[in-house]
Amino acid sequence: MQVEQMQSPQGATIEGPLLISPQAFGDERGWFFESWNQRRFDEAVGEAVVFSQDNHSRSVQGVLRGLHYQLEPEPQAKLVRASVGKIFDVAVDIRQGSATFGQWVGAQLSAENKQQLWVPEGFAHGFLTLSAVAEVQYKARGFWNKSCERAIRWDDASINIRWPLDLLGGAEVSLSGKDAEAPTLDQAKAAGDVF
Ligand SMILES: Cc1cn([C@H]2C[C@H](O)[C@@H](COP(=O)(O)OP(=O)(O)O[C@H]3O[C@H](C)C(=O)[C@H](O)[C@H]3O)O2)c(=O)[nH]c1=O
Repeated sequence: MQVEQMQSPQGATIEGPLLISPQAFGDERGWFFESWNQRRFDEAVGEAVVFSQDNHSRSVQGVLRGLHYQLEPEPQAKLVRASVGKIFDVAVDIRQGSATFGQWVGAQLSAENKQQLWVPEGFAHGFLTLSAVAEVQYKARGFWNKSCERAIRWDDASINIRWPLDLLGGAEVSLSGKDAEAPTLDQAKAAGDVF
């Protein structure tokens, strides 16, 4: 299992998120890999992570889910992978004390590359569906709590996420009503809705 820290487009290493590349074992039957191993994962993250729920969503090409996060008392961390298709997965640092506040990291996660993104608490998370269909499976530390849920708009110019829209094959970006009306990071900060 390879574990890498990630850099923002500004060239800063963002403390927290990790890009994890599990080892897959292929043979004439197909392949096998451990998508999560408590001992190896906790060693990589440097703490004992107790997950609360497994989530699984299916999206068609162009669907963008995010940028989502939960505030105290039920913040969430997520370990994200695509089990079908391909997504561009993003984590945005929304910790006010962080030197990289408002900066982001992103990676293409796919059923083929089997890579995973660890998104700690204090980060907004979202993904763009690049393949015709993608299924995203992710473990969450912290239970879903609607009253703690917040969102930041995907195209906030102050964050300037370089979503690979050119890879959508002409498909339009498709958002939920909630995401279409999400506030900017500045508005969230003014409302005290950041970490
Ligand atoms: C997140 C969640 C949702 N739900 C219910 C609530 C709605 O009736 C339905 C769809 O919820 P929503 O539209 O918020 O789903 P997504 O837009 O995929 O939200 C997720 O998208 C981004 C990528 C995230 O990182 C979060 O896990 C989460 O916010 O599932 C549940 O029952 N449990 C849950 O944990």
